[in-house]
Amino acid sequence: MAICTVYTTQSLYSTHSISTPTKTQLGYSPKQVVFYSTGKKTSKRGSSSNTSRYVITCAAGDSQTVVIGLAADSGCGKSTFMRRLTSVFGGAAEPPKGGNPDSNTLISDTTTVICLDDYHSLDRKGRKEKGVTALDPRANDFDLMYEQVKALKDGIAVDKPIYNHVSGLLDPPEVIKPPKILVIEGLHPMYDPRVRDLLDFSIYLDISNEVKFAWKIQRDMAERGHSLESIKASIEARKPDFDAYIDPQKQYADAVIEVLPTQLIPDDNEGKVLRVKLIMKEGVKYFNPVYLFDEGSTISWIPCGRKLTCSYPGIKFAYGPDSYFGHEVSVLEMDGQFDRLDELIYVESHLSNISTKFYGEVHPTNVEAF
Ligand SMILES: Nc1ncnc2c1ncn2[C@@H]1O[C@H](COP(=O)(O)OP(=O)(O)OP(=O)(O)O)[C@@H](O)[C@H]1O
Ligand SMILES: O=C(CO)[C@H](O)[C@H](O)COP(=O)(O)O
Repeated sequence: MAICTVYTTQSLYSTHSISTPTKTQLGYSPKQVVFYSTGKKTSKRGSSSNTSRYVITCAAGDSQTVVIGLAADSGCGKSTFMRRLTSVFGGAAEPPKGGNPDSNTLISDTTTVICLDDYHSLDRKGRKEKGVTALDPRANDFDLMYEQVKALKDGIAVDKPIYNHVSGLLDPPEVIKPPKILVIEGLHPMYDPRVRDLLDFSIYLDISNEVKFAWKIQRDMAERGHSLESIKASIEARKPDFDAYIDPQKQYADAVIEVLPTQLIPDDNEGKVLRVKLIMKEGVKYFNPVYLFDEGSTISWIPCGRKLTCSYPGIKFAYGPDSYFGHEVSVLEMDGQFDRLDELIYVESHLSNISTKFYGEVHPTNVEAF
């Protein structure tokens, strides 16, 4: 059964399942049959219009594009994590060639990464005039986000808007073709239930306030010339909306990566040594949580000793079952730092379900991005 969707030149109107196409078929990929048709139509909003041009597209029964959602606040490591994630899928994800130099999109031969900032409905000036932050749902177009992610999942290209972080303006759209893997990253991938239901897998980067602050200082002072006071003020100004609209999404995530200060260095204030907890929901289709030694056991392990000579403060692992927002989860925790690749390879040999393509793939830079 083909799933057909009626699109106006502007937006999605309704989706009909029809058994066989009734119009002349245009030459398109086998998974997608596109029909052009004109004629009287009644929009779902009740108004009718004359001979307006609309497109009926029918994608083969099962959607071909896998959609992954990655949620986090600004400055919480999405870009860093994305570079690692897209490299796992193969190829280097780069901005679209010949397009808008300020595009937020990344494309590799298997993966397209869409930044959800592109669905801001207000530009920087508009938000200031309305007195809302970018985290506020009133500053974002979730109807368009849903329509376009659904179209891409159904194998249909879209004209996606661009939010320009250099100018703070909404730039003209760029064409996005349906990829094998679509990653939608940003503030709100799991906020709208319609978009949430399109996700085949969802990740939330839960960065503690101490670490978020240390990272923002490291980047926004060193790389963007912001003052310490302005960084503090921007984090404080966003906190009510972060607590209201961004943080609650973590309850829906299939995997949550908590990044916390280390417990191995008393009163650490540098934020360079981290404690990372990977919280993995049980029972998610096609997702087998990673485990240490024995699946479902409860373990605390310090690998440093005779086999591994770790430098201070060393490293500590913990693994075991837990509950997270009422869901049964497995939690793998890693606190401390590696100095040498062979230390990590020794640890990797005791992890299972890590789906590595070769021995030693989980190496230090990936641990940081972990
Ligand atoms: N796993 C990590 N370990 C150490 N530092 C990290 C890690 N991930 C990110 N950082 C640092 O945090 C800062 C923000 O990272 P990044 O730019 O990836 O965040 P972002 O969420 O993409 O930011 P924005 O939303 O503002 O674009 C950078 O200085 C980066 O080096
Ligand atoms: O929270 C954010 C997501 O990255 C940004 O602050 C938001 O997109 C607004 O961007 P800018 O500050 O460049 O106007």
